Amino acid sequence: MVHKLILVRHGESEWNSKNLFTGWVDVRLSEKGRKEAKRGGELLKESGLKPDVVFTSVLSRAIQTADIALDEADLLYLPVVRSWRLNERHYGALQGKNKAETLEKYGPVQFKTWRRSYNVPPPPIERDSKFSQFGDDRYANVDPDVLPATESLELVIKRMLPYFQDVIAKELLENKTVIVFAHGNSLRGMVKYLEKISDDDIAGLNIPTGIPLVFELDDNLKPSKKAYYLDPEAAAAGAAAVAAQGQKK
Ligand SMILES: O=C(O)[C@@H](CO)OP(=O)(O)O
Repeated sequence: MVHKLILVRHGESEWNSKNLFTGWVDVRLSEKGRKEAKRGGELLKESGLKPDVVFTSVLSRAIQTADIALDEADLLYLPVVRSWRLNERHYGALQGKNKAETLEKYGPVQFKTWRRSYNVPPPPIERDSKFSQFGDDRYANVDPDVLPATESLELVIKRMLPYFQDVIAKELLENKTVIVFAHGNSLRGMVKYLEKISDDDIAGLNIPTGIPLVFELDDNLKPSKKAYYLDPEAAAAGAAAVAAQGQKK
């Protein structure tokens, strides 16, 4: 039996376009991001894939992307489940900071360490920072002890993976095709797990915005073939643009 899992990173957000570290700050899609989400929906429709259930994070940019893409694909009727465990990586004190200025101020080694090392989190955000999510109602039902003030990719995987294994995997094993709308780093964590990418090599993986990535998994939820993007050329260009983000003004 082949179990299908489709991963979609949200379209460009207003802060992606301003080149700011975003993390848990709840910014909306840019105009370009809305177009990317629509294109993602078109690709989904053309592919003939038929998702049965939708997962999103609790951040608006992923929810908006799901709504626009599913509308385009005539799939608005699907059941949707949302979890903070699919959120973007919490970027700690870097949230709200410009990526190019951060690169200039701290140099390429520190910048890359914060952005793409496996286990080095940025400094934690202050509770009273205007970019902190402390007190945000959407997390009211989450144990405050598990809510992060910063995260490395390793910590993202620690909070995302139990959800994948307990909730998403269950749907896949019931032979449902699952589509997940989430974020650059929460999806990097999922791909790392599924493809068994090493802690070092994951630094080189960047996920483009809005282009569905399809996994075909066996009964042990191991990939039975290489995962593929529904528009490989656009995906390669998009991933290169994410990798270069520090350089852009
Ligand atoms: O700012 C962020 O939250 C993420 C995703 O946009 O950025 P990066 O690719 O630098 O990890």
